Amino acid sequence: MNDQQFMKLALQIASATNGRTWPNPMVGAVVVNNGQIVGMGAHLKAGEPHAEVHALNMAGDKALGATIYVTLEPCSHYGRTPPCADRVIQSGVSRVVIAMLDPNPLVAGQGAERIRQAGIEVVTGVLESEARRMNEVWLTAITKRRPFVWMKAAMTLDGKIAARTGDSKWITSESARQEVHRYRDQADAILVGIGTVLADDPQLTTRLPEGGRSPVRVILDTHLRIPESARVLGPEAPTILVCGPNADPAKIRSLQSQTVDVLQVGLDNGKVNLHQLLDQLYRRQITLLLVEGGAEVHGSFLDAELIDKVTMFVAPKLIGGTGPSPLAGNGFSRMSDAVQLQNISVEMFDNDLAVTGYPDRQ
Ligand SMILES: Nc1c(/N=C/[C@@H](O)[C@H](O)[C@H](O)COP(=O)(O)O)[nH]c(=O)[nH]c1=O
Ligand SMILES: [Zn+2]
Repeated sequence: MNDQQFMKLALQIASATNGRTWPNPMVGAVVVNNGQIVGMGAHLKAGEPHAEVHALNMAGDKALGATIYVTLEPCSHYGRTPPCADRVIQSGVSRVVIAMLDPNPLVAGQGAERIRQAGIEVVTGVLESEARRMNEVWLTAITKRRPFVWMKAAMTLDGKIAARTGDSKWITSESARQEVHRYRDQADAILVGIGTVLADDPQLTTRLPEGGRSPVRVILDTHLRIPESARVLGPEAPTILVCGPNADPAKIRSLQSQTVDVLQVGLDNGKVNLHQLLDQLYRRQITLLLVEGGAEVHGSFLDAELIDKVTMFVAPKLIGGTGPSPLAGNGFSRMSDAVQLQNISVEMFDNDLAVTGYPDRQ
């Protein structure tokens, strides 16, 4: 196997921890001595040892003269664990292959430099774009200091998210809806507007055959119209109700509970200021925010240019009539101003399409 193949293995090990390392990145490491794998590891949970430490512990003295492949530059500062750059130097490896340097400007390249200074060969940029894509969430959070926003919607082939009566059960198939629960399992938080709560009374929990982890539920509800009976106020997951500064204090007190928090943020033209909201969610260590609707909420995230990734489910059925489309809000006046998506991928779940893309930001 060559450098790319060993790095591919390190990336695979890292991606198996998807959604479990937040607010830290996913990182994988493989130690190879004379073509033989002698150690491997991934960072499993924030606060626990980093991938390099697990892999080097497994290698033991077989690390002597070996090569270590790591998907992110070994850290050189004291976070919750000692610097991996020192651990790599002490291990006796003779070569370090890195996919991507640390994006944090304060430490970028310092780990690699410290290892080079110790007389160890360092190669960088092997499968760098794969490594960046794998940690797209963490990269956005680190560089933009806000959660990565993943918009998910589901519509009929004629572009509706509900019948003109508001009925929407169900647009997509069981297998497509199960895929959405896999997204929820990865997400730190899931956000919907009060319109969706009043229309569907959703649970917004993760319900996979193998269980899964339910994200924090964030409900945009400027005037706190949510009924006390709403299922999202249940104890199965934490819930944050986001309202404006003029919400009724008595209603705030009546809604607060062990699992329900009320967050007041500023308003923009009568609607929650999304930049302020994302800043507050980031302070709560939320790095992946799944926005599940409805149309007004999706439209306002588009208008605010805060969508980092889109997955649109399209069911091959026609509902007709004047039902709502997936995005409302102001939108753009000219088609040439439409947000162009890049890096498109298409998956099929039964007969449903899932189109994923990334807004192209110059
Ligand atoms: N109507 C549909 C969706 N609808 C999405 C939201 O409007 C629903 O309220 C939300 O998914 C319900 O969450 P739950 O109660 O936790 O199951 N989303 C989909 O992918 N396909 C659909 O056909
Ligand atoms: Zn480290």
